[in-house]
Amino acid sequence: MPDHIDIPIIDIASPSPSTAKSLVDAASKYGFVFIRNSHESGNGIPPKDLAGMFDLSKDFFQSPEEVKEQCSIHSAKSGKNRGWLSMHTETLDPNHQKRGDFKEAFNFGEFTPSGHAQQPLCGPLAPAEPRIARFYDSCHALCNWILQVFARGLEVSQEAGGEEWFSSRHDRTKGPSGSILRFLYYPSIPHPTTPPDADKTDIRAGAHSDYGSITLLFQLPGQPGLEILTPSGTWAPVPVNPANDPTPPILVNIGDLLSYWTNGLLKSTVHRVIFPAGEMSDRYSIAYFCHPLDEAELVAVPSKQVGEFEGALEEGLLERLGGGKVEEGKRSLTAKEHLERRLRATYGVKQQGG
Ligand SMILES: O=C(O)CCC(=O)C(=O)O
Ligand SMILES: [Fe+2]
Repeated sequence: MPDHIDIPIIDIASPSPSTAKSLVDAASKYGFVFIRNSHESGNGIPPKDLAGMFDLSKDFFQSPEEVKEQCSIHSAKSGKNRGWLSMHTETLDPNHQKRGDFKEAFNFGEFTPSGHAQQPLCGPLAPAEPRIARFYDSCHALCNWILQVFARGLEVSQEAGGEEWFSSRHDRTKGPSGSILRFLYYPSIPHPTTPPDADKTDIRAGAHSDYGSITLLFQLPGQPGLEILTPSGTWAPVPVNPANDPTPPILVNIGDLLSYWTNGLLKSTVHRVIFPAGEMSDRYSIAYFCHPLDEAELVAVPSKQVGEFEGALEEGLLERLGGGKVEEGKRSLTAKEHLERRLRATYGVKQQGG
């Protein structure tokens, strides 16, 4: 029997101090939280834009392999961690998987300020470049808004930067970052290319935690499959639209970097994507992995709650989160160094999504 977990749904359109606190509480308890998509308030994603991205993603993944190959992640032109990943290319849980994840993905790195991709866009992606760039911008803006509410909830002092503490370190006008927009496609079992016993032998995305600060995940109704690891060590399904809202909420999860940055107070929870029993649908999802500026120094967030969080003393926690102890007299890790360490420590490979 799968476990059950109620991930809170929070409206942060105009957050009171208690809303900001409940965001921090959800992130400390589950590492996952739903945010209402308050696009009318300017802090959300217009449903029409999102639907357009899902249509584009379907068009792209249904394109012939020769077309997708033109912007492969393996091509030198794509650059590190960018481009199309064919079926089984990524293995998110190499210790427990016989072969790579049962999915395809496309990673978009940062766009230039004038809205150009810094990697080849092939097939239907090429003419959609301005739309993708706009969507990327709105995801990053939402990420910064969520991070402002986190800073409020953590009561970062005004002298230290107050609610701008995180967002000023994610300000894309100040430099590059490892942020990635990702389209994901998981074929269903009855799909012509899916072996009939794939649900027994394969996993759509192996167990992992994300690497950055926060991840925004967009899912489609009728296409479940995401599960999170509960504190008791069981797997709990994550619903797609828990309150049947006309516009589904956006799932937000904490990555290793933000967990490290808050001394483990905010949890980076392990999750995976399975073939849900009896479910015959393909799954498309879109993730935005938000990272701070490459040069942002990961000094502990100036918050009383972070400073007093005792869980930080847990053996090996900070190492697992990719940081390790910062030695006295040495400067802190930068976001770029954290990402590189995290990639090396866990997978020993150079490419992944989160
Ligand atoms: O598709 C999903 O629901 C999750 C994808 C994911 O966890 C990832 O790519 O890091
Ligand atoms: Fe993930």
